[in-house]
Amino acid sequence: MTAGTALPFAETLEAVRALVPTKLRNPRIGIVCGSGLSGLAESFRETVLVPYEKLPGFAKSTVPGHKSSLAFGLTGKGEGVSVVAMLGRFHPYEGHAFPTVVYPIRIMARLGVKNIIITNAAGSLNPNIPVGTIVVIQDHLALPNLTCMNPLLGPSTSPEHPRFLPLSDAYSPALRRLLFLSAHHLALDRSALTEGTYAWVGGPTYETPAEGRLLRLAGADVVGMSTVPEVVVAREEGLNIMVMSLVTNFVVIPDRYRSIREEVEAELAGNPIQLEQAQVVSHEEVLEVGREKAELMKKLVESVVERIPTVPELQ
Ligand SMILES: O=P(O)(O)O[C@H]1O[C@H](CO)[C@@H](O)[C@H]1O
Ligand code: HPA
Repeated sequence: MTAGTALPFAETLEAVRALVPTKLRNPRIGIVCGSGLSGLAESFRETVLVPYEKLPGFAKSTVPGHKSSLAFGLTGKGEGVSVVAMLGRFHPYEGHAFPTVVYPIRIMARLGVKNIIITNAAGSLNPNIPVGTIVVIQDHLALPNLTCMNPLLGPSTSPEHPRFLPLSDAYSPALRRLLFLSAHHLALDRSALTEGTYAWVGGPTYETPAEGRLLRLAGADVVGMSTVPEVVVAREEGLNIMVMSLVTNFVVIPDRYRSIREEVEAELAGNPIQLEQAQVVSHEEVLEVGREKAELMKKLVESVVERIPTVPELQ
Protein backbone atom coordinates (compact mmCIF):
# COMPACT_ATOMS: atom_id res chain seq x y z
CA MET A 1 0.00 0.00 0.00
CA THR A 2 1.31 3.47 -0.79
CA ALA A 3 0.22 6.95 0.36
CA GLY A 4 -3.15 7.75 -1.13
CA THR A 5 -4.18 4.10 -1.74
CA ALA A 6 -7.58 3.31 -0.23
CA LEU A 7 -6.95 1.25 2.90
CA PRO A 8 -8.94 -2.02 3.21
CA PHE A 9 -10.18 -1.40 6.76
CA ALA A 10 -13.59 -3.03 6.22
CA GLU A 11 -12.06 -6.23 4.80
CA THR A 12 -9.48 -6.53 7.59
CA LEU A 13 -12.07 -5.99 10.31
CA GLU A 14 -14.34 -8.55 8.65
CA ALA A 15 -11.46 -11.08 8.67
CA VAL A 16 -10.94 -10.45 12.40
CA ARG A 17 -14.68 -10.92 13.03
CA ALA A 18 -14.58 -14.23 11.18
CA LEU A 19 -11.52 -15.58 13.01
CA VAL A 20 -11.71 -14.21 16.57
CA PRO A 21 -14.46 -14.97 19.12
CA THR A 22 -16.64 -12.03 20.21
CA LYS A 23 -15.15 -11.99 23.71
CA LEU A 24 -11.66 -11.28 22.37
CA ARG A 25 -12.21 -9.16 19.31
CA ASN A 26 -12.55 -5.69 20.85
CA PRO A 27 -9.47 -5.33 23.06
CA ARG A 28 -8.86 -2.00 24.82
CA ILE A 29 -5.10 -2.60 25.05
CA GLY A 30 -2.60 -3.26 22.28
CA ILE A 31 1.00 -4.43 22.50
CA VAL A 32 3.68 -4.29 19.80
CA CYS A 33 6.43 -6.85 20.32
CA GLY A 34 9.91 -5.72 19.28
CA SER A 35 12.81 -7.80 17.98
CA GLY A 36 13.07 -10.99 20.04
CA LEU A 37 10.17 -9.93 22.29
CA SER A 38 7.27 -11.99 20.89
CA GLY A 39 7.25 -13.88 24.21
CA LEU A 40 5.30 -10.93 25.69
CA ALA A 41 2.14 -12.71 24.55
CA GLU A 42 3.11 -16.15 25.88
CA SER A 43 1.13 -15.84 29.09
CA PHE A 44 -2.12 -14.74 27.41
CA ARG A 45 -5.05 -17.08 28.12
CA GLU A 46 -7.57 -18.33 25.53
CA THR A 47 -5.12 -17.06 22.87
CA VAL A 48 -6.24 -16.89 19.26
CA LEU A 49 -3.44 -16.38 16.75
CA VAL A 50 -4.32 -14.76 13.44
CA PRO A 51 -1.50 -14.97 10.86
CA TYR A 52 -0.92 -11.69 9.03
CA GLU A 53 -1.45 -13.48 5.72
CA LYS A 54 -5.13 -13.88 6.65
CA LEU A 55 -5.53 -10.13 7.20
CA PRO A 56 -6.01 -7.97 4.09
CA GLY A 57 -3.62 -5.01 4.14
CA PHE A 58 -1.07 -6.75 6.37
CA ALA A 59 2.37 -7.64 5.02
CA LYS A 60 4.73 -10.34 6.30
CA SER A 61 7.53 -9.47 8.68
CA THR A 62 10.86 -10.56 7.21
CA VAL A 63 13.10 -9.83 10.21
CA PRO A 64 14.43 -12.70 12.40
CA GLY A 65 12.84 -12.44 15.86
CA HIS A 66 9.55 -11.14 14.42
CA LYS A 67 6.70 -13.61 13.94
CA SER A 68 3.86 -12.60 11.65
CA SER A 69 0.66 -12.95 13.66
CA LEU A 70 -1.76 -11.00 15.78
CA ALA A 71 -2.34 -12.66 19.17
CA PHE A 72 -5.72 -11.98 20.78
CA GLY A 73 -6.16 -13.12 24.41
CA LEU A 74 -6.75 -12.37 28.04
CA THR A 75 -4.18 -11.40 30.61
CA GLY A 76 -4.21 -10.63 34.33
CA LYS A 77 -6.11 -12.08 37.26
CA GLY A 78 -9.82 -13.00 37.48
CA GLU A 79 -11.77 -12.56 34.27
CA GLY A 80 -8.71 -10.94 32.76
CA VAL A 81 -8.20 -7.99 30.46
CA SER A 82 -8.65 -8.42 26.72
CA VAL A 83 -5.49 -7.60 24.74
CA VAL A 84 -4.11 -7.86 21.22
CA ALA A 85 -0.41 -8.17 20.47
CA MET A 86 1.46 -7.75 17.22
CA LEU A 87 3.96 -10.61 17.10
CA GLY A 88 6.19 -8.91 14.59
CA ARG A 89 6.19 -5.45 13.12
CA PHE A 90 7.01 -3.95 9.73
CA HIS A 91 10.02 -1.68 9.21
CA PRO A 92 10.50 0.72 6.29
CA TYR A 93 13.92 -0.87 5.61
CA GLU A 94 12.17 -4.15 4.69
CA GLY A 95 10.77 -2.27 1.71
CA HIS A 96 7.33 -1.64 3.21
CA ALA A 97 5.76 1.74 2.43
CA PHE A 98 4.64 3.80 5.45
CA PRO A 99 0.91 3.03 5.06
CA THR A 100 1.79 -0.68 5.37
CA VAL A 101 4.21 -0.15 8.29
CA VAL A 102 1.51 1.55 10.37
CA TYR A 103 -1.58 -0.32 9.11
CA PRO A 104 -1.73 -2.71 12.13
CA ILE A 105 -1.84 0.30 14.47
CA ARG A 106 -4.80 1.73 12.54
CA ILE A 107 -6.52 -1.65 12.76
CA MET A 108 -5.91 -1.90 16.51
CA ALA A 109 -7.51 1.54 16.92
CA ARG A 110 -10.52 0.41 14.87
CA LEU A 111 -10.89 -2.73 17.00
CA GLY A 112 -11.26 -0.52 20.09
CA VAL A 113 -7.69 -0.25 21.43
CA LYS A 114 -7.25 2.89 23.55
CA ASN A 115 -3.87 2.21 25.13
CA ILE A 116 -0.83 0.86 23.32
CA ILE A 117 2.42 -0.49 24.72
CA ILE A 118 5.11 -0.49 22.06
CA THR A 119 8.36 -2.38 22.69
CA ASN A 120 11.61 -2.45 20.76
CA ALA A 121 15.24 -3.46 20.91
CA ALA A 122 17.57 -0.47 20.80
CA GLY A 123 21.23 0.52 20.96
CA SER A 124 22.41 2.72 23.84
CA LEU A 125 24.04 6.07 23.06
CA ASN A 126 24.30 6.98 26.73
CA PRO A 127 27.22 5.65 28.80
CA ASN A 128 24.95 5.70 31.86
CA ILE A 129 22.48 3.29 30.23
CA PRO A 130 24.03 -0.19 30.05
CA VAL A 131 22.95 -3.21 28.00
CA GLY A 132 19.95 -4.93 29.58
CA THR A 133 18.36 -1.70 30.85
CA ILE A 134 14.73 -1.01 29.98
CA VAL A 135 14.23 2.60 28.90
CA VAL A 136 10.74 4.09 29.04
CA ILE A 137 10.62 6.65 26.28
CA GLN A 138 9.72 10.22 27.16
CA ASP A 139 10.42 11.85 23.80
CA HIS A 140 11.80 11.03 20.36
CA LEU A 141 14.14 12.44 17.78
CA ALA A 142 13.13 11.45 14.25
CA LEU A 143 15.49 12.69 11.57
CA PRO A 144 13.29 11.07 8.87
CA ASN A 145 10.27 13.07 10.10
CA LEU A 146 12.30 16.24 9.71
CA THR A 147 13.40 15.36 6.19
CA CYS A 148 10.11 14.65 4.41
CA MET A 149 9.86 10.96 5.35
CA ASN A 150 7.04 11.31 7.84
CA PRO A 151 4.55 8.41 8.03
CA LEU A 152 1.69 10.93 7.70
CA LEU A 153 2.85 12.30 4.33
CA GLY A 154 0.05 12.22 1.79
CA PRO A 155 -3.70 12.55 2.06
CA SER A 156 -5.21 12.18 5.55
CA THR A 157 -6.68 8.77 6.34
CA SER A 158 -9.71 10.35 7.98
CA PRO A 159 -11.25 13.86 7.87
CA GLU A 160 -11.35 13.69 11.67
CA HIS A 161 -7.56 13.59 11.94
CA PRO A 162 -5.74 16.90 12.35
CA ARG A 163 -3.52 17.74 9.38
CA PHE A 164 -0.85 19.15 11.69
CA LEU A 165 -0.48 16.73 14.56
CA PRO A 166 1.19 17.95 17.76
CA LEU A 167 3.65 15.46 19.25
CA SER A 168 4.82 17.34 22.33
CA ASP A 169 2.59 15.09 24.45
CA ALA A 170 3.01 11.81 22.58
CA TYR A 171 4.10 9.63 25.51
CA SER A 172 1.38 9.17 28.13
CA PRO A 173 2.47 10.25 31.63
CA ALA A 174 -0.31 8.09 33.11
CA LEU A 175 0.99 4.92 31.44
CA ARG A 176 4.58 5.75 32.37
CA ARG A 177 3.48 6.18 35.99
CA LEU A 178 1.96 2.70 35.88
CA LEU A 179 5.27 1.30 34.66
CA PHE A 180 7.25 2.77 37.54
CA LEU A 181 4.58 1.64 40.03
CA SER A 182 4.78 -1.84 38.51
CA ALA A 183 8.58 -1.84 38.81
CA HIS A 184 8.19 -0.91 42.47
CA HIS A 185 5.66 -3.67 43.13
CA LEU A 186 7.89 -6.20 41.35
CA ALA A 187 10.79 -5.05 43.58
CA LEU A 188 12.88 -4.25 40.53
CA ASP A 189 16.31 -2.78 41.10
CA ARG A 190 16.17 0.99 40.44
CA SER A 191 18.86 0.68 37.77
CA ALA A 192 16.87 -1.84 35.69
CA LEU A 193 14.45 0.80 34.40
CA THR A 194 15.14 4.36 33.36
CA GLU A 195 13.74 7.18 31.19
CA GLY A 196 15.14 8.52 27.94
CA THR A 197 14.80 9.80 24.38
CA TYR A 198 14.61 7.43 21.37
CA ALA A 199 16.21 8.33 18.05
CA TRP A 200 14.57 6.77 15.01
CA VAL A 201 16.84 5.96 12.08
CA GLY A 202 15.97 4.23 8.82
CA GLY A 203 18.47 1.34 9.00
CA PRO A 204 19.12 -1.39 8.05
CA THR A 205 22.75 -0.39 8.61
CA TYR A 206 23.75 0.14 12.22
CA GLU A 207 25.17 3.59 13.00
CA THR A 208 28.73 4.59 12.22
CA PRO A 209 30.62 6.09 15.17
CA ALA A 210 30.11 9.58 13.70
CA GLU A 211 26.37 9.00 13.33
CA GLY A 212 26.17 7.71 16.90
CA ARG A 213 27.99 10.82 18.10
CA LEU A 214 25.58 13.07 16.18
CA LEU A 215 22.53 11.42 17.77
CA ARG A 216 24.08 11.57 21.23
CA LEU A 217 24.96 15.24 20.80
CA ALA A 218 21.41 15.87 19.69
CA GLY A 219 20.12 14.48 22.98
CA ALA A 220 19.11 10.90 22.20
CA ASP A 221 19.72 8.10 24.73
CA VAL A 222 18.82 5.09 22.59
CA VAL A 223 18.50 4.44 18.86
CA GLY A 224 16.46 2.02 16.77
CA MET A 225 14.89 1.49 13.36
CA SER A 226 11.21 1.26 14.34
CA THR A 227 8.55 2.56 16.73
CA VAL A 228 8.32 6.24 15.76
CA PRO A 229 6.05 5.65 12.73
CA GLU A 230 3.82 3.57 15.03
CA VAL A 231 3.84 6.30 17.70
CA VAL A 232 2.96 9.01 15.19
CA VAL A 233 0.01 7.06 13.84
CA ALA A 234 -1.15 5.85 17.27
CA ARG A 235 -1.18 9.51 18.32
CA GLU A 236 -3.11 10.47 15.21
CA GLU A 237 -5.65 7.76 16.09
CA GLY A 238 -5.94 9.24 19.61
CA LEU A 239 -4.34 6.37 21.57
CA ASN A 240 -2.46 6.63 24.87
CA ILE A 241 1.07 5.45 24.18
CA MET A 242 3.90 3.95 26.18
CA VAL A 243 7.18 2.81 24.63
CA MET A 244 9.65 0.48 26.30
CA SER A 245 13.08 0.09 24.69
CA LEU A 246 15.25 -2.82 25.76
CA VAL A 247 18.91 -1.86 25.40
CA THR A 248 20.55 -4.74 23.54
CA ASN A 249 23.93 -3.19 22.65
CA PHE A 250 26.06 -0.11 22.89
CA VAL A 251 26.44 2.09 19.86
CA VAL A 252 30.18 2.38 19.34
CA ILE A 253 31.25 5.98 19.91
CA PRO A 254 35.02 5.83 20.52
CA ASP A 255 36.74 8.76 22.26
CA ARG A 256 39.51 8.30 19.78
CA TYR A 257 39.65 6.48 16.43
CA ARG A 258 42.16 3.72 15.79
CA SER A 259 44.93 5.52 13.85
CA ILE A 260 46.34 3.50 10.98
CA ARG A 261 48.93 6.22 10.48
CA GLU A 262 50.23 5.71 14.04
CA GLU A 263 50.35 1.95 13.52
CA VAL A 264 52.29 2.30 10.25
CA GLU A 265 54.69 4.86 11.68
CA ALA A 266 55.35 2.68 14.74
CA GLU A 267 55.93 -0.34 12.51
CA LEU A 268 58.40 1.63 10.33
CA ALA A 269 60.19 2.79 13.48
CA GLY A 270 60.59 -0.84 14.52
CA ASN A 271 58.11 -0.70 17.46
CA PRO A 272 54.96 -2.26 16.03
CA ILE A 273 51.75 -1.52 17.94
CA GLN A 274 48.16 -2.43 17.30
CA LEU A 275 45.55 0.02 18.45
CA GLU A 276 42.16 -1.17 19.63
CA GLN A 277 39.78 -2.41 16.93
CA ALA A 278 36.25 -1.01 16.86
CA GLN A 279 33.51 -3.30 18.24
CA VAL A 280 30.72 -4.34 15.88
CA VAL A 281 27.08 -5.00 16.70
CA SER A 282 24.98 -7.85 15.29
CA HIS A 283 21.27 -8.72 15.20
CA GLU A 284 22.14 -12.07 16.91
CA GLU A 285 23.41 -10.09 19.91
CA VAL A 286 20.22 -8.01 19.83
CA LEU A 287 18.07 -11.17 19.90
CA GLU A 288 20.18 -12.74 22.66
CA VAL A 289 19.59 -9.82 25.06
CA GLY A 290 15.89 -9.98 24.12
CA ARG A 291 15.85 -13.64 25.23
CA GLU A 292 17.63 -12.82 28.50
CA LYS A 293 15.22 -10.05 29.43
CA ALA A 294 12.04 -11.56 27.99
CA GLU A 295 10.67 -12.64 31.36
CA LEU A 296 11.23 -9.27 32.99
CA MET A 297 9.69 -7.37 30.06
CA LYS A 298 6.70 -9.74 30.19
CA LYS A 299 6.15 -9.24 33.94
CA LEU A 300 6.31 -5.47 33.60
CA VAL A 301 3.95 -5.36 30.62
CA GLU A 302 1.49 -7.69 32.37
CA SER A 303 1.55 -5.57 35.49
CA VAL A 304 0.92 -2.35 33.54
CA VAL A 305 -1.91 -3.98 31.57
CA GLU A 306 -3.57 -5.18 34.77
CA ARG A 307 -3.47 -1.66 36.24
CA ILE A 308 -4.81 0.20 33.18
CA PRO A 309 -8.50 -0.46 34.01
CA THR A 310 -8.00 1.25 37.39
CA VAL A 311 -6.98 4.62 35.90
CA PRO A 312 -9.98 6.77 34.80
CA GLU A 313 -8.03 8.86 32.28
CA LEU A 314 -6.93 5.71 30.43
CA GLN A 315 -10.49 4.45 29.78
O1 LIG B 1 12.92 -2.01 16.74
P1 LIG B 1 12.82 -3.47 16.68
O2 LIG B 1 11.81 -3.97 15.71
O3 LIG B 1 12.64 -4.08 18.06
O4 LIG B 1 14.22 -4.04 16.11
C1 LIG B 1 15.50 -3.46 16.26
O5 LIG B 1 16.40 -4.52 15.99
C2 LIG B 1 16.73 -4.53 14.58
C3 LIG B 1 18.23 -4.39 14.47
O6 LIG B 1 18.91 -5.34 15.20
C4 LIG B 1 16.05 -3.31 13.97
O7 LIG B 1 14.86 -3.68 13.33
C5 LIG B 1 15.81 -2.45 15.17
O8 LIG B 1 14.78 -1.49 14.97
N1 HPA C 1 21.04 0.80 16.22
C1 HPA C 1 19.85 0.82 15.57
N2 HPA C 1 18.90 -0.07 15.83
C2 HPA C 1 19.13 -0.99 16.77
C3 HPA C 1 20.32 -1.05 17.47
C4 HPA C 1 21.33 -0.11 17.17
O1 HPA C 1 22.43 -0.10 17.76
N3 HPA C 1 20.22 -2.09 18.34
C5 HPA C 1 18.99 -2.62 18.17
N4 HPA C 1 18.33 -1.96 17.21
